[in-house]
Amino acid sequence: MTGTPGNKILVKGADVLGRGRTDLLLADGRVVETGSLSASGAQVVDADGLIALPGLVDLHTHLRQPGYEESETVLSGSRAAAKGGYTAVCAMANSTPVADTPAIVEQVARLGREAGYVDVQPIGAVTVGLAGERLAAMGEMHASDANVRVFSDDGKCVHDPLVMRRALEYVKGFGGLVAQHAEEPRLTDGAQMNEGAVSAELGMVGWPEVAETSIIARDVLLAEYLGSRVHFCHISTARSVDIIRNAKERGIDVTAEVCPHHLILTDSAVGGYDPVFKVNPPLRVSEDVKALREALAEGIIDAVATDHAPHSTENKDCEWAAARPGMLGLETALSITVEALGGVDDADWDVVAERTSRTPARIAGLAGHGQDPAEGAEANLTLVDPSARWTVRGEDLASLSTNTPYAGMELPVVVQSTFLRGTPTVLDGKLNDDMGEK
Ligand SMILES: NC(=O)N[C@@H](CC(=O)O)C(=O)O
Ligand SMILES: [Zn+2]
Ligand SMILES: [Zn+2]
Repeated sequence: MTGTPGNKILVKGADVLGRGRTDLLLADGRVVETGSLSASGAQVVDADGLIALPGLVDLHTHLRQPGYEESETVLSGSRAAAKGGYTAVCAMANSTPVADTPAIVEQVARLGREAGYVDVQPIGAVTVGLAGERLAAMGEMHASDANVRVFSDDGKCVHDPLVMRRALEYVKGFGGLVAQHAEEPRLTDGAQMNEGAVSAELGMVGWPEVAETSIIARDVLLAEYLGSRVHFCHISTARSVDIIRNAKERGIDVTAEVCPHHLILTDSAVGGYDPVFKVNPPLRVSEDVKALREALAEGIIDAVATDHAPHSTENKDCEWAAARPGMLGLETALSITVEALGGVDDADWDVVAERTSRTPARIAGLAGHGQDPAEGAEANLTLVDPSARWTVRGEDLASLSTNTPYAGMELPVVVQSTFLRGTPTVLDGKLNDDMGEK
């Protein structure tokens, strides 16, 4: 495969963010020239009809290593990310052992470099073992080679307000960020799905929206009181949007992400009892979907994050109550985002780039990512075909797991090629098998 350092690539005739066609010369990890260029020794990649976007950045990926390598590994998850158009992912801390020490975050970062498909930025745990009691060694993880800047107990909520206060105060000292999984555990005991008409009909224990909003409201107030910043993972309700809108109007330093599945699916999908639709927070109702879409378009929601949550067949192909929550997301996120923002005809590529790349890169502090393909920028970009459509099949995905909720769905936008610092990780829809540290 091509694209080894030193190789030059000429991307021919890409439409950069829908603003117009240009050639892009990639060399030494950067976009070195744009305009109407001749090949002169460079490998030519035909981008006729393709949109060039800054490489996608995921704030919320479960790579499952260490501990759950039958579901995903840093390598398999990195390959799935590249196929989805990503050049960087933030790896959540709920591995086994938990990423709550420098040794684990450095291991994840190293596995990411060895895989070589995307930049893997580890997220550190807020509390030891995600137990919610004692603060983890956040300062040490920050000072380590993994340079952790985002901390999260994701999978669990930092529910004790004093622990949350201490965490927000502590990371402020070095510009860190706490990403909260907003779920008041006392309100979700035994919960299986969204609390509402469908859960009543199915006789399932519900996860009321107030379990999410009560924590968001509390943490907004804590952030305001402490002058800290806070980020909310996977917000899922219209009321959450209201609170975040209000917080932003008041100048409080909050950011929020939404997952693709909450932009397109509702709790009516649960009726068939297929655990592929089981996720935390749960699929909500159409009014929530509508509010989340509008808030994403408007920018009240800052970013799309996948919450890519691979699970083995053993943990997913079972009865609803026994199944683990979570669904795949990396390879379908861009398509669903475009669909949620109005489909390819109406989607504004600038908004797509802002929510899937520039803003998440800024939130995670990933310099080099989230830059539009322009002269001087690091060559982290993806080429997508806006007029092609594809049908999702679990077994076609690069992920080790197959728990996609979109199986059989036809989606818009096909990722053609992805470049990480000028090297194609995906070319013409095929993964480059020659990546990684040798
Ligand atoms: N979203 C999920 O349903 N599951 C996530 C944990 C989480 O994001 O809360 C997982 O790790 O599987
Ligand atoms: Zn979560
Ligand atoms: Zn998660």
